[in-house]
Amino acid sequence: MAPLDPDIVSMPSPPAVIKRPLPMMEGETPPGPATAAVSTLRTSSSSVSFLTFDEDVDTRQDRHQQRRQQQQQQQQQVSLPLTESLLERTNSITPGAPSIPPPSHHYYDKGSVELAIETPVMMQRLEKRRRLTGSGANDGGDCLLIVLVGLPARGKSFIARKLLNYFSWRGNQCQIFNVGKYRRKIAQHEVKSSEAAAKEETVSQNSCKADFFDDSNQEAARMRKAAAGLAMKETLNWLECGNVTGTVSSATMQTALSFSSLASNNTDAMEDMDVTSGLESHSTRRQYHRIAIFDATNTTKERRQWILQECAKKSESLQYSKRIGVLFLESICDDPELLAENFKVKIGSCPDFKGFSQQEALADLNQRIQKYEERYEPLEDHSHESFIKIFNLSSRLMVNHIYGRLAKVVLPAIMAWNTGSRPIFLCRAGETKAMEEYTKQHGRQDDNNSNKDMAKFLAATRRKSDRLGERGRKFRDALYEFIEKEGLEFMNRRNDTVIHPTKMDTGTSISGLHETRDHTFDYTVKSRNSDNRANAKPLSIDDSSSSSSGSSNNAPSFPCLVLSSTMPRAIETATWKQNTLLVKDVSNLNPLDMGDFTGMDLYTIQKEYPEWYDQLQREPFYTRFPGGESYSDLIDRLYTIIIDIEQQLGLATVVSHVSVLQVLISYFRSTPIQQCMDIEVPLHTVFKFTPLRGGGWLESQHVLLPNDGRDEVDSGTIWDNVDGAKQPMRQESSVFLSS
Ligand SMILES: Nc1ncnc2c1ncn2[C@@H]1O[C@H](COP(=O)(O)OP(=O)(O)O)[C@@H](O)[C@H]1O
Ligand SMILES: O=P(O)(O)OC[C@H]1O[C@@](CO)(OP(=O)(O)O)[C@@H](O)[C@@H]1O
Repeated sequence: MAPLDPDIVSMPSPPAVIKRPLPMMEGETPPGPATAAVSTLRTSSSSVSFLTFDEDVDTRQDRHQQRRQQQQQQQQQVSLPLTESLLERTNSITPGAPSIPPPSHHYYDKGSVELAIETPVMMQRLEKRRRLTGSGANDGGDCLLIVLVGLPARGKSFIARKLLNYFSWRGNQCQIFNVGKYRRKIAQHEVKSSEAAAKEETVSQNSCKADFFDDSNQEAARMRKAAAGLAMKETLNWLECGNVTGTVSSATMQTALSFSSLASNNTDAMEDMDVTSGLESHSTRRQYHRIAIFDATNTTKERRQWILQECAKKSESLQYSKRIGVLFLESICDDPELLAENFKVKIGSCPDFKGFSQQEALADLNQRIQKYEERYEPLEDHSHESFIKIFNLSSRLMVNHIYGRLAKVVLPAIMAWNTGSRPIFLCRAGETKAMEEYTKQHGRQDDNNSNKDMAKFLAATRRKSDRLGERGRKFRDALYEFIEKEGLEFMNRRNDTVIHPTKMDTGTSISGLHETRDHTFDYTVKSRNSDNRANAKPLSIDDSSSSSSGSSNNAPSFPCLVLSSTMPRAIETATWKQNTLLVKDVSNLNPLDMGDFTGMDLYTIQKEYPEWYDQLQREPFYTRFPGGESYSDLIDRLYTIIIDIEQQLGLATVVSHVSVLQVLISYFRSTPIQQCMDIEVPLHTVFKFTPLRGGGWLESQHVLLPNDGRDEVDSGTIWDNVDGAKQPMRQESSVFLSS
């Protein structure tokens, strides 16, 4: 047995005597020859005050006493202004002052091995951090308000929609409140109630034109403020009790319009707000984080201050002093080419420009933006607020006071999203040999007994290692051909559109896209076959190693990240002899873990554990297999996969299993995650998701291997052939629009 590293089992004991030099303050003259170690010791301000010449090393007890004295001195100094405090410390370096502990020999390996201590300074800073955003431990019921900031056409609504989908998929309650919608509603209300309707240009039409956004237009300013007030009121109501008004009543509108300013006391005038259609919670056992997204320009300090005040007021009135955390999310874009494209998208999709010619719409939008620019005050970099600034499509990010779930969950997603057009493919592992044999032998009858036999067989084999059968291998080959065809089409589209390849450094790619001699992109890595797969590095377009190597076998070059589960059948499905793609095997993609029930079929579970089975029937999404997982647990291990897929600038392929794919498909379809068990995931079929400009995904399904008239054996879902269990929905059409 190797000897134990003494540093691991015990605290290092100091040598008997250490001769140490005194570290110097700036501008001091060295006292003697022994000054070599000065610079390293000087990095700690606390050590400076206690160093003495050639001091003897004290016992550990003494060291603790010195530490306490040191803490006391620090405590006294905390409240002093910075320069004063530093001066004090400098003056305290006197011979005979308490000594600091000896330096550790292992400082640069292990750092200090003293226990971390709580100083007042540290506590103050940590408290501020705790108050800003929950760190996960105590933020169970708290609400979050995400306030978008930015000039028009900076992608705010795009980001809002991505956030909505992401949070909803994670099981949060999330809702967007777009102030523009309230403005249009308020303007329509004015049309009905004023004589303006008779005029050639109605208030409604006027409210969409650039002049309406001019601060000197007082009537318009009043209406814009009313719209913001109304939207904020609804936002806070929703955060409090999950209720939104589907429609805004005439009386409410009138009250909102009677505002003359956004001053917080005016919101009291809106107490008559009708709150109808409630959003139902899907679980009685789960506490949701409620997240509201306030989508407006919010470009002035005054507006943002007002939002903070409104939230503080609401937080105070909430039961159990529930807190509304506020995160500002500013999108800054000053890239003229990018903006020109954004403007086109904006005028094509925003109802404000309906009926305008393209030229008129562009001119009007530009004018509107100018009006906003005149009063735009970007978020202050040195503020105490939580904010994330996104510059030019995430090419740069600035993050301020972002902790806890914001750092863990929100920030990675924001960094991953991009507006690229790359398709994503999801499919199950091919059919295994055992399954094939079973189907051959038993055929498939629709009686209950054979269903039970099948379920037993499936449960018993699900986790066993099994090679692909003949059909499984056919699917594997067809899958490669499919990806290759798609990859080449993708590259052709890219090469046709890209004029300045070197300028394509947007998105989340660090290395950007690489220019080659013939102005095409070459991401090819050397061909690897199944033999060296274990050593294969994951290939993603973000991987700079992928840029330099050329194709060794003239195989087509296109970027594609392939992720497969670590189940042998999945690995085999994503192992191609002509492979130019590197595949990453990740256990996050493994099937739902049935824990203690692994190897049991649901019939047996129902008989032996009826209570658990009833619970599963009642709450299929949240019921956890003992010692294993529930569907909702899958999200925790799949969100990193989503982020990995989202951040790709090239293609991505996922080979996995029914339960996991149901959860992933639910994300791309934007369907309620709690119903993901209803999604049918047939064998030998590729689900293709292509990004839409607004942030959604277009779905198409591609059956690569027809079923030869056989009924499908579904080897991955827990619902297989069980009486009374939910039956998967059958999709009639092969193309879905899931924006
Ligand atoms: N981070 C971003 N920076 C700049 N433009 C973006 C960003 N994200 C998305 N876009 C693009 O901005 C365009 C306008 O988006 P939209 O959400 O309507 O803007 P806004 O809500 O700010 O007026 C869309 O084409 C979208 O693709
Ligand atoms: O209240 P402010 O911050 O001005 O923002 C709301 C405004 O945002 C605007 C700015 O152009 O765009 P959008 O509706 O696209 O989000 C207007 O529709 C809307 O009135």
